[in-house]
Amino acid sequence: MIEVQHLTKRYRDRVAVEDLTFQVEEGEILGFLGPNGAGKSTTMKILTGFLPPSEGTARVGGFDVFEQPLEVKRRIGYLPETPPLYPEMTVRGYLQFVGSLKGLPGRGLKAEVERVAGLTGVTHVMDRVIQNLSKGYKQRVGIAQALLGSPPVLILDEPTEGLDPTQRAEVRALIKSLAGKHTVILSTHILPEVTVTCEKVLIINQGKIVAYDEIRKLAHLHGQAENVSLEEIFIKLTAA
Ligand SMILES: Nc1ncnc2c1ncn2[C@@H]1O[C@H](COP(=O)(O)OP(=O)(O)OP(=O)(O)O)[C@@H](O)[C@H]1O
Repeated sequence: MIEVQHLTKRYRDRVAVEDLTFQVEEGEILGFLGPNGAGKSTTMKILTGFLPPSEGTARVGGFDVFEQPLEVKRRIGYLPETPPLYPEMTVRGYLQFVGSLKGLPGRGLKAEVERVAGLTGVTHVMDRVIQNLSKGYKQRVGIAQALLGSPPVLILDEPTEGLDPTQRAEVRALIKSLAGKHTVILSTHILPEVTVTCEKVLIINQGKIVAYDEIRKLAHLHGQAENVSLEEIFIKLTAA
């Protein structure tokens, strides 16, 4: 569903990501990890058509992200690092607005807004103005807009950032429930979250892939039998 080949992105003379090659199969949730500044957001911005690559290609559902950006955007729900919210709108107004931008038909739009609100637990704040919501609720609204229209691919940049432990567990369960129906790239710094949500991880460090495998195989490779500590593996691989 997502195919990345030899992807490189330079910002002037700074190489943000270098020669990334990976793929995400349909229905898979890929954990996308790396220390601050490793190049995760850059990669996600390229996959969602917000940034052009310097070299290499990326395809989503068979469409090139650079050459056929509209086809790609139609298939992707994206939660950027900072959710794209309009603070002066109500939650309902905002979700209806985003739904209409996504081209959801008027008849189904209301029901679709209610559906994603239910999934993300924002039904009871639908008439509140976004700027008055807590950080966690703003984050939920950000996730809700990504789910509108049930796109086959979801790209989530730190979706549980700012949530309290209960909300985090709820969002984690929600993401897990999307497996099979959606192909997901999940970037997060909360490693136990990845262990329970994803089968496979991609770890990048200084723009380069340092691990790309199933978690249990990585654990085996690093001499862990039970109680996988992704944290230990992450620290080891990103120490350089
Ligand atoms: N617009 C830009 N212009 C110049 N350099 C940039 C730009 N955006 C990102 N970078 C640099 O590219 C590198 C990768 O940044 P990126 O934001 O992709 O990392 P990240 O893995 O998402 O980090 P974090 O976990 O902190 O969000 C960093 O060195 C960053 O400073």
